[in-house]
Amino acid sequence: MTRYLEDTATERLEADEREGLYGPLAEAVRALVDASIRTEVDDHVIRQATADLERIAGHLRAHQLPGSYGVHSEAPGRRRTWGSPVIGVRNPIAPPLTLQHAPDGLVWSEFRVGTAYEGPPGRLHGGMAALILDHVLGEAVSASGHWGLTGTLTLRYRRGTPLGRLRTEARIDRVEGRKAYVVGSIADDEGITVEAEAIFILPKGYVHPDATA
Ligand SMILES: CCCCCCCCCCCCCC(=O)SCCNC(=O)CCNC(=O)[C@H](O)C(C)(C)COP(=O)(O)OP(=O)(O)OC[C@H]1O[C@@H](n2cnc3c(N)ncnc32)[C@H](O)[C@@H]1OP(=O)(O)O
Repeated sequence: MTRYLEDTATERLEADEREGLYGPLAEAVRALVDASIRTEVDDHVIRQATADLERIAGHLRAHQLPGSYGVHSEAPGRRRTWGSPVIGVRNPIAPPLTLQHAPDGLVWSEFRVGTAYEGPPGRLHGGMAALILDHVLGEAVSASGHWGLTGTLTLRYRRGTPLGRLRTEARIDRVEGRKAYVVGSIADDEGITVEAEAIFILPKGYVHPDATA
């Protein structure tokens, strides 16, 4: 399956340059989120930082997209999900995950989560685990040549997931008509902490987005 429309070498270079520009911006904002949660500096430093950040946001807003990022063409003919809250190069909310695709269809990623995603003390928020797994399971559907929206996502939290270095993986189980059944997990160094299964459904009347590629 063609996951992205074909790129020319020039388009790839342009996209890489854009990634090199926006990636560090998102990373700087990620560091800021962590600093904002954990700082214990004096009040006047906080007030000064607030004013500085409002000024910086004003600079960035001087020219911006009219709506959400969506699945956007960063370079001609190349689809990107840079606004994604899970993998988005331009989204500081994303950990971000870099997804790997094995030849057998397994989608996996090793990633880090910090204080921004804390639920129980020192542990990953359960909703964040659901967000990550929804995306990674969806990617496994996409990698198999199918497509669909999450119809049902079921999680089993086997034990607390520590903040820090984690691994997630997903693979398609089977496809029945418009329904794709997928399974996946999040694990720490000791093994699986969260198990997931999901049904992704191609909505009635929709065709696969790559059908015209
Ligand atoms: C552009 C893409 C770029 C690449 C992307 C990379 C990957 C990105 C990954 C991102 C990941 C992020 C992902 C996201 O964030 S996706 C966002 C979260 N999900 C949604 O918003 C979905 C909202 N729901 C709907 O749109 C519709 O209800 C759907 C499309 C789900 C079904 O509406 P439709 O009208 O089409 O259904 P139907 O009535 O004809 O029924 C058809 C069959 O399905 C069965 N059924 C129905 N509902 C459910 C259900 N909820 N669970 C289980 N089964 C269900 C039903 O019994 C029947 O079965 P059968 O009788 O045939 O056996």
